[in-house]
Amino acid sequence: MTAHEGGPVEATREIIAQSRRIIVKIGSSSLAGADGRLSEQSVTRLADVLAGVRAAGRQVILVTSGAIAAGVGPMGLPARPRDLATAQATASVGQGALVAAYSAAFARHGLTVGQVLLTADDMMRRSHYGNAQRAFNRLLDLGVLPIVNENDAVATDEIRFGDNDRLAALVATVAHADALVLLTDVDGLYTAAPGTPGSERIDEVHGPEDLAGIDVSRRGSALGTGGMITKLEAASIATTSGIAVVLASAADAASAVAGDAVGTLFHPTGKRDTTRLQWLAHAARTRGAIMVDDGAVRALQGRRASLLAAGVTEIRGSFEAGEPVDLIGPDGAIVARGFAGFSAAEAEQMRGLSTDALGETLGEGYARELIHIDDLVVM
Ligand SMILES: Nc1ncnc2c1ncn2[C@@H]1O[C@H](COP(=O)(O)OP(=O)(O)O)[C@@H](O)[C@H]1O
Ligand SMILES: N[C@@H](CCC(=O)OP(=O)(O)O)C(=O)O
Repeated sequence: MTAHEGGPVEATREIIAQSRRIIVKIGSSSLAGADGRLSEQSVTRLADVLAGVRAAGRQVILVTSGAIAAGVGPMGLPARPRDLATAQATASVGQGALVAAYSAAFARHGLTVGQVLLTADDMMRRSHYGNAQRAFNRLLDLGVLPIVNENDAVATDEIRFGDNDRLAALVATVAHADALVLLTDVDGLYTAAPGTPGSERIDEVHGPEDLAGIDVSRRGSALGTGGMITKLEAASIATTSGIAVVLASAADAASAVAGDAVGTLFHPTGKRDTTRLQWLAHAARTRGAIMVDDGAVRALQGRRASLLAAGVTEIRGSFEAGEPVDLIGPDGAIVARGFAGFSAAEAEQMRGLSTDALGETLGEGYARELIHIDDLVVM
């Protein structure tokens, strides 16, 4: 059976095989040798695979870890540092070496690379998010292969990704990629950490229901940071944004990007929202919360309606009109996110009132929804 004739697995593999714009993320565990230092051979091997993807006319963005690993040798350190300040310094030294290694490896294929260092803030602020999007589009239009890492030298403990899995998923949504390939040191997702008796590899994941009972609690490898937890978070961000994901071993990189049956395949579950709503759902740091009653929860989830002041029970935090807020139901769960139509102070005056009452007591300018349906994403 060819991929074209097959069922859903083949269809999603085909999306990956045919993807015009693909994000490939490789983790520290696949780039560092047993001594914790960067393996030039791993860099060269990946560059060879990605050059093949480019030669097929497809666009590639590489999200690569390894800055800290690449800094260990030049810094004369015995192993990967764990404290933030030394890790920052080591990443600062290593990032240059890492990109130099990739530049040389891709140059052998006549390809030019461009370094893009991002912070969590760049993904959370809308203006920065737009800047990143423009940068990727221009680099790709010019035939450059962007190489992305977190800007470790300036990332602080409070606000940083730490791992590159979620960063890669956000890059995939920002760049409107069709597929995300997460390369690591295991050949897929297992029901429990590989090596655990009875643990089995999972071929495909259709949605959160397929992940029930899966144990991802074991920390990642000694060299990696997030383990499987952040990879599942990344897969969720991407698939709910309509992007197919493959989690595979770095050794299987060529098969993974070709859509062959390796690793664990995560089927897209959501639709491709506008950039603005993708940012709202996955990246935005909210400025406050609007507590809503059961009726409002049902309206938001069922009818996908606008949020009316009548269903609002409490306003938390301080936000201006247009800023992102969480909408929280009576059980404390986040139901949706939205761009507030009014400031927190105005919303406080409006809460609980019907649209008619809003017009009568506060004036005609207030006789409308608190958050318009076009400014909402249900979570
Ligand atoms: N259920 C699971 N299935 C697969 N791997 C798991 C699971 N639970 C924990 N892991 C661990 O996650 C590790 C990969 O994560 P990590 O070390 O952060 O890699 P990377 O550097 O590629 O991001 C694997 O080496 C494995 O030990
Ligand atoms: N930004 C860091 C990567 C941190 C890290 O190890 O991430 P990961 O390999 O995704 O677990 C670096 O370049 O060293």
